[in-house]
Amino acid sequence: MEIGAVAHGGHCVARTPGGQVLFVRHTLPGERVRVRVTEGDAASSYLRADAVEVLEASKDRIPAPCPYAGPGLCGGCDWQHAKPGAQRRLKAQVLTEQLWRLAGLTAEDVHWDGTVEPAPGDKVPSGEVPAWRTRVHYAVDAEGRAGLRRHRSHEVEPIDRCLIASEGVRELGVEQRSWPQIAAVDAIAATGSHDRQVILTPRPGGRLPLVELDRPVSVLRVGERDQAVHRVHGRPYVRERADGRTWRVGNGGFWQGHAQAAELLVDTVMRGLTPRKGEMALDLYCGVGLFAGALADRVGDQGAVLGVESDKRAAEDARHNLGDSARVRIEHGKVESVLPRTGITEADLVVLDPPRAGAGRRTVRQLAGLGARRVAYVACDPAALARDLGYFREEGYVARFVRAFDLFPMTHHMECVAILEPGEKGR
Ligand SMILES: C[S@@+](CC[C@H](N)C(=O)[O-])C[C@H]1O[C@@H](n2cnc3c(N)ncnc32)[C@H](O)[C@@H]1O
Repeated sequence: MEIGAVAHGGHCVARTPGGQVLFVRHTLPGERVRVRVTEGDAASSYLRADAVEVLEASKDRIPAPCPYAGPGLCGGCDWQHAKPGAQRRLKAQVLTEQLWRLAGLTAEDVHWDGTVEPAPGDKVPSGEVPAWRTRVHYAVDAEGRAGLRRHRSHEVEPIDRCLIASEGVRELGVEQRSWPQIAAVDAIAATGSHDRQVILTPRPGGRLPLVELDRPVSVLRVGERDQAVHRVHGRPYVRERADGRTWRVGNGGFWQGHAQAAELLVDTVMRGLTPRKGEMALDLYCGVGLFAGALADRVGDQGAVLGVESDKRAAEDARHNLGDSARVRIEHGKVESVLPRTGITEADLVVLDPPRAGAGRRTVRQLAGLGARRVAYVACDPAALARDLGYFREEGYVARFVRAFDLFPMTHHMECVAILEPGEKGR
């Protein structure tokens, strides 16, 4: 197959002589490869395939640094075969396609310079892989070996070292231990503190093994019936450091996976919003309160911040992290139902950082109705971002700038920040 452009999701597009579209994994634009179809047949609207032999390689191709990368092996890092600079160029192409072609936006609606920026600490010598990931979800095979799931499979590929795992995660030594009766181990190493945690999910009916780790590590366990997380020993949370504060993150609740992400995103969002003393700001999908805290520090005593978070435990952590006062309030619930309930009709600034699915048309309409002078949209999915920027455009908001960051090196994922302002009324 002749391999064409990269698509959303990280696979490259090719066409059969009959015109059927194939999404081919582990390839690069311009290559000629032999493929094996993994999903679909002649009647399908598209096929999925793995590259099994590279006949003509792209100049951006490198031998995968990780021995577990490749068809049938670990499904985690799908871009190990591309040079780091090429990974960022491909991510930029995906975002470009989503913004311009699929969402139909123009350079007047969205100002983006077309580059995906690396995190400052990820500039490692050529041939090395940045150890960025502070949270790793290991699956455990029937023999008690920790590994990662194969691509689109429940099978486990046992590994002895994950190259992208941070130093702190490696110190936990999950890959070197045996985990009988355990189905999964989540390893967490907080940034800027010494907190380490493992969350154990036992197999149905399995007993929790005696866990002896050679440093103070909090151990939690997922309940078999209720799926709730119970403490086994140590603290039921880790403490992360970012933006001059310590953040309590309980029970494996959401925190950015890249060691530098929280700091980088807060800085980008605050520079984009330029909060002023006395302003009223919203932090929607606020997790444990990262952006709400940064906003509260900047709008000062005369200002007010409202955070909204649907996960009960994360909302409690946000209250703990920020203190519950008239000035900084955290509401537990879904953005779409909390906003009408609070009766808020105006805000100066809005931050939204939704999960992959994005915010959607209804929520975008609600937010645009608040008349904020600036909105910061933090997104981990370029397609959902582009779609929602299109909805904002309909409501009269244009993206003053979009920045994209490579906060998931060796994979096709990226993180974006868009700063929006009211423009002339929507088309
Ligand atoms: C990408 S995380 C962002 C968290 C936080 N801004 C941060 O940077 O740490 C998205 C958060 O939205 C929450 N969430 C998901 N759907 C929601 C909804 N409909 N309303 C409010 N929060 C929601 C999740 O529990 C999660 O904490």
